[in-house]
Amino acid sequence: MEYVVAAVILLVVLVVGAVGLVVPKMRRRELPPPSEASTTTLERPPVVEPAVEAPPVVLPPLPVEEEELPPLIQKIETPEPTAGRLVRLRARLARSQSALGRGLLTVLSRDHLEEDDWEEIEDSLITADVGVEATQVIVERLRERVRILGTRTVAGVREQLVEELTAALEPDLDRSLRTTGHEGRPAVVMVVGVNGAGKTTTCGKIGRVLIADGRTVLFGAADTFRAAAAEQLATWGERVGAETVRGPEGGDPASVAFDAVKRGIETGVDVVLVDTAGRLQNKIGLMDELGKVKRVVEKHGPVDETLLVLDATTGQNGLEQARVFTEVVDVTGVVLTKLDGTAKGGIVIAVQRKLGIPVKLVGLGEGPDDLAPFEPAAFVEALLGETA
Ligand SMILES: Nc1nc2c(ncn2[C@@H]2O[C@H](COP(=O)(O)OP(=O)(O)OP(=O)(O)O)[C@@H](O)[C@H]2O)c(=O)[nH]1
Repeated sequence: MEYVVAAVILLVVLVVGAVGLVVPKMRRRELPPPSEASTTTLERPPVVEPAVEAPPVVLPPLPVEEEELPPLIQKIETPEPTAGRLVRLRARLARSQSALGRGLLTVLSRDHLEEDDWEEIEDSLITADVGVEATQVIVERLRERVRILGTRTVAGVREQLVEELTAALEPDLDRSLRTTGHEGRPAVVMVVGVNGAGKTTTCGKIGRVLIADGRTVLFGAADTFRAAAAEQLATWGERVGAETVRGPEGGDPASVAFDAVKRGIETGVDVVLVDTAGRLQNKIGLMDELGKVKRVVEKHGPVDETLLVLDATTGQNGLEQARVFTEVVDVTGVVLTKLDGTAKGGIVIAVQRKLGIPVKLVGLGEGPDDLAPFEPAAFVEALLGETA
C-alpha cells in the first residue's frame, strides 16, 4: 500500500512537472514574433516610476518660410534729394559731350593760335549748337584773353574756357521754381511744349523734385488728347503719394486744369502741376486753346510758373517752336530734356540767349530722378569733361 501511495505521488509530481514545462512553450508560440520592445515588456513588467515634474522642453523655433505677399498698398517712394543732382548726373552729359571739350582744348593748347585755329574753335561751338551769335561773343572774348596772357598752359586755357562758357550761360539769372503758395491757395505750375518733348515725364519728375524738397503736390492731367498721358501722370503720382485730377478723354483741358487747382485749394497742397497736351506751334487753334487753359486757371489766381519743355535733340529747330510758345503764354522757365541723348549741349546757351528765359531744369535720362536743377558752372564742367 505504501508503495502504491508513493507511486501515485511520484506520478502526480511528474505530470505537474511535465505540464509546467509544456504550457509556457505553447503560449510563447502563440504570440506574434517578438520585437525587442515587446520582449522587454514580456520579460520585465513596467516599473511605475514616482511622478516627477519634467523640465519644460524648449524646442528651437521652426524655420518659417516667409511667403512674399503682394503689398496691399503700393510703397511710396522717396525721391532722391535735388541738391547736387547735376554733379551726380554729369557722366550722362560728359559721355555725349566729351568730343566738344577735347576738341576745344586741343586747339586752344597750341603754341600759336592762327586764324584757322580760331575758326576751328568757332566751328566746334556752332556744331555743339551754341548758336552763331553766342559763339562769336565767346570766341571774341577768348581771343582777347589769349592775346593779353601770351603763354598758355592746358589748365590755364581750360579755366578760361570754363569762365567764358559759364558767363555765356548768364549765371546770375534766377532759376528757382516759383512754387511758394499763396494765402489759402497753392502755387500753380503749368507745363507746355510740343508733342513728345517730354512734358508728362517732366511733370512727374518735377513733382518728385518738389516732394524731395518737402513740398506737397497735386497733378492736373490736362492732356486730354492722349489718354495714356493721364494714365502716365497718375502713375507718377501714385509712386510718390500725390493725387491726380483727371477728366474724360477728349474733354475740355481748361476745365480739367480748373478742377485740379480747385481740388488743390480744397486739399491744401503746396503746388498744383498742370500737364498740358502737346501741340505744334503752327496749329493756331491748339495754341489758342493753350492760352484758354491759362486764362481759366487764372480764375483761381495767377499761374506762378509756366515751364516750356524743349527736347535738346531737336537743336536749333526747337528754338523757333519755343519762340511761338512764348508769344501765347508767358513762359517763365525752360526745361531742356534729353540732354543725355545729344552731343549738342551748347543748345542751353542758344536757348537762353534767343528766348531771354532761364533754363531752370535739365533732363538727363528716363529715370524718375534724372531731372536736375540747372547750375551753369557744374554744367560747363560736365560739358568739357575730364579733358587735359
Ligand atoms: N533720354 C531721355 N528721355 C526722356 C527725357 N525726358 C523724357 N524722355 C522720354 O521722352 C519720351 C516722351 O516723353 P513724354 O513725357 O511722353 O512726352 P510728352 O511731351 O508728354 O508727349 P505728348 O503728350 O505726346 O505731347 C518718353 O519716352 C520719355 O521717357 C530725358 O531727359 N532723357
